[in-house]
Amino acid sequence: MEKVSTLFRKPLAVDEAVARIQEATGRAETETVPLHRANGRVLAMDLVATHDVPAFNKSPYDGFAVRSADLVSASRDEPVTLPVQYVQGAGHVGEPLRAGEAIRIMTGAKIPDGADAVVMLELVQADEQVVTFKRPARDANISYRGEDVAMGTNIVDRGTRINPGVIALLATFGYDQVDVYVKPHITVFATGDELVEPGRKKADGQIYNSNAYMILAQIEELGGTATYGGILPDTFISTKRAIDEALRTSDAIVTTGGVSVGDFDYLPDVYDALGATVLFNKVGMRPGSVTTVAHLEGRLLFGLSGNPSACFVGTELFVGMYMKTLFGQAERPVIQAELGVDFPKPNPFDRFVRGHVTFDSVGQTVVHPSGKDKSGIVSSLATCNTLIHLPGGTRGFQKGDSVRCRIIDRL
Ligand SMILES: Nc1nc2c(c(=O)[nH]1)N[C@H]1C(S)=C(S)[C@@H](COP(=O)(O)OP(=O)(O)OC[C@H]3O[C@@H](n4cnc5c(N)ncnc54)[C@H](O)[C@@H]3O)O[C@H]1N2
Ligand code: MOO
Ligand SMILES: [Mg+2]
Repeated sequence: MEKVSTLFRKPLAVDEAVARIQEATGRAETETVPLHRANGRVLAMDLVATHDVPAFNKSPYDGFAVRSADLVSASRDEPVTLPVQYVQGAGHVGEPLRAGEAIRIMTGAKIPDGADAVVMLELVQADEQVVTFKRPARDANISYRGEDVAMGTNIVDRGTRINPGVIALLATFGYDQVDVYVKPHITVFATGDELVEPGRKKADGQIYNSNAYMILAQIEELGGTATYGGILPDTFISTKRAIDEALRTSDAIVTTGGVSVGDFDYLPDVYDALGATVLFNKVGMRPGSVTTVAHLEGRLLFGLSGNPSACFVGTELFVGMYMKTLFGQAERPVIQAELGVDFPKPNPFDRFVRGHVTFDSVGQTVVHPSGKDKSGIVSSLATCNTLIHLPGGTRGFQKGDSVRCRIIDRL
C-alpha cells in the first residue's frame, strides 16, 4: 500500500490552517486556584471592581488633618496654633474633627469627618498637645475615594494571563481564590533515529535532540502543561503505539519530525491508522510547509517539521492558536516595522522570518532577521523576538519596506 505521506499534498493558506485549528478546538474547563498559585495562569473571569479604590478618603502623608478654613490666615509672621485632638494611625477611625483643632494622622489613615486637608509633618511645629502652622493648607493632600478605580469598573478581562500586577488587583478586591482556565496537558515527542538526548554521548551521524526541549519550553510559555514522551525511533509501530498511549492522558500531542515524504516519515500514516481526521497536511508557508495537524475525539495532533526553525514557527503559530482558542485569548500583537535588509527572492508561500525588533536613534521601529533564514537553522532562534510575516506571491521585499511583525517575546 502506498504510504499516506507520499500522497499529493495541497498547500493550505496559513490563515485557513489556523482557522481550522480554531474550529476544532473547544474552550478549556475552569478551575479555582489559590491566589498565590495564580501567577502565569489565564483568568477565566472578568475582574470587576467590587468596591471603590480607595474605599474611603485617605491621607497620602503623615501629617495633620485640618479644616482648611482654620488656616486661611496662617503665615510665617502670624502662625496659627491648634490643639491636637488625637492621633490616628492607618487602620483606625476616630471622632469627627472639631472646628479649630487638628488630628495627627498617618499615611493610609481614613480622613476624619470634618477635615478637608492634610498638612505634611515637615511643614509644621508640633508637640503632643498643639501644632503650629505657618501657611494656609493650599493643597487638600487627600486620596479621594474611588480616584484609583470606581466600583463596577471592568479592570481585567477574562483571558488575560495573570501577572504580578493582576495578582495585586485580585488581592485589592479581596480574592483569595481565582477562577482560571485548566491548562491543557500536552505530550511532546521527538522522532528520529539520529537523535540523542543532551548529556549523552553522540556518535557520527547523530545530533542532539533540541526541538523537544524547545517545544516543551514554548508550551510552558503559552500557558500549557507539557510532558515529555521521549525520542521515538523511526518505525511505524513504535510511533503509533506511543501516540496511541499518550492520547489516553493528553489533550494534545506534539511531535517533531517524520512528517514529510521520506521513507521513515511515519506520522501521516500513524494519523491515518489511528483514524484521526487530518485538518491539513501542507501549508503555504516557509518554513514549516509540511506541518500536518489532525484531530481525534477532541484531541489535537500536531505533526511539526523536524527542521528546528520550522518546528519553532509551527509551535508558535499552530499550537499557539490552539492554546489561545482554549483560553479565549486574543492573537499575539502584530506591529508594523521597517525592514532592515532586502529580501529580493520572490516566494509563492508566506514567509515567517525569525526576526529581532529594535528601535533606532530616532525611535523608528526596525526589524532585522535574527540569523540565517533557512528551515534547518537553529542559530536564529535565540535572539528572535518576532516573526516577520512576508506574504507570499510578491516580488520580494526591500530594505525600508514596512512589514508586519508578530511579537513573540519581550522587545
Ligand atoms: N523530497 C522532499 N523532501 C523534503 C521535503 C519535500 O517536500 N520533499 N520537505 C522538506 C522540508 S521543507 C522539511 S521542513 C523537512 C521536514 O521533514 P520532517 O518533518 O519529516 O522531519 P525529519 O525528516 O524527521 O527531520 C528533518 C530535519 O530535522 C532534524 N531534526 C529532526 N528532529 C529533530 C530534533 N528533535 N532536534 C533537532 N533536529 C531535529 C533532522 O535531523 C533533519 O535534519 O523535509 C524536507 N524534505
Ligand atoms: O516545511 Mo520546510 O520547514 O518549509 O522548510
Ligand atoms: Mg523527513
